[in-house]
Amino acid sequence: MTILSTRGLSKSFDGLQAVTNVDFDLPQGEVRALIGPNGAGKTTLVGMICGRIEPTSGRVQFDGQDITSLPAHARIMRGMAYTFQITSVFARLPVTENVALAARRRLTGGAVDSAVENALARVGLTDEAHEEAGNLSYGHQRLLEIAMGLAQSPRLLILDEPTQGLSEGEIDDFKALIRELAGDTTILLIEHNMNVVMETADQVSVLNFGEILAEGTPQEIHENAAVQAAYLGTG
Ligand SMILES: Nc1ncnc2c1ncn2[C@@H]1O[C@H](COP(=O)(O)OP(=O)(O)OP(=O)(O)O)[C@@H](O)[C@H]1O
Repeated sequence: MTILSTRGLSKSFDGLQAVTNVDFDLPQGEVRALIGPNGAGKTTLVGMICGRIEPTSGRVQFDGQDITSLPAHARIMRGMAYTFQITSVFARLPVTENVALAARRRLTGGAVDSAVENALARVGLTDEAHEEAGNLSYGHQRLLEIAMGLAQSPRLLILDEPTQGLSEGEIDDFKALIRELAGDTTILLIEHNMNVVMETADQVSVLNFGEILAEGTPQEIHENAAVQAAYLGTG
C-alpha cells in the first residue's frame, strides 16, 4: 500500500521554481532517502508534504486521502511526524517535557506517558529524561527531536538532515535506530551523508533543480551516471 503520494506538486517563490511537477510515491513500511545537491528543493518538497509550505499547484495524498488543503496540525493528527534542520527543542524544559509536548499533539491521557517513555528508550535518552534539554549535547538534542517525532506514534516519520552536525559515533547510533524503526514506521529521510543513505534506505529518490532525476535502490543510485553528473555539476 502507498502511504504517501504527490501528483504534479510544484512550488515557486517569486518566480523561482523550487519544486516542479513532482510525482512521488512512498509505499508503507519503506525507508526512503531523499537526496540532491544543495538548493535542489528537498526541504521545500517536504514542507509541502507536511503542510508547512503551500504548494503553487499539485496534490498530496496521505493514507488514501487528499490532504492538500489540510493544515500541518491536522496532518500530525493523521500520523505524520517530522523533524527539521533547525533544532526545535525547548531548551529550558526537561527532556521528558519536550517529548510530552510533542506527544500531546496527537495523544491524550495515559497514552502520553507511555509514548514518552518508549520514545526516550528507543533513542537511548532514558537516563537524560530529567535534564534540561538545553544542557544536552548537540547530538543528543537531535536524538531528542527524533524522540519527539516518535512519541506521536507516527505512520510516517520525516527527518530533515538528522545526522548533520553529529559525530561519527552518533551517526552509527542513528543508523542503528533507523534500522530498528524500519518496518514499524515509514520513514522519509533527507540526507546528505551517502554512507547513511547506503546503509539505511530501501530506496532513494534524487531531486535536482526541483525535479525527480532518478529513483532506485541505493546501489542503483550510486552507479547512476546522471546522478553523479548532477552532484559534480554543483561541486
Ligand atoms: N522561503 C523561500 N523564499 C524564496 N526562495 C526559497 C525559499 N525557500 C527555498 N527557496 C529557494 O528554493 C530553492 C530550493 O530550496 P530548498 O531549501 O528546498 O532546497 P534543498 O534541496 O532543501 O537545499 P539544502 O540541501 O541546501 O537544504 C533554492 O533555490 C532556495 O533558495
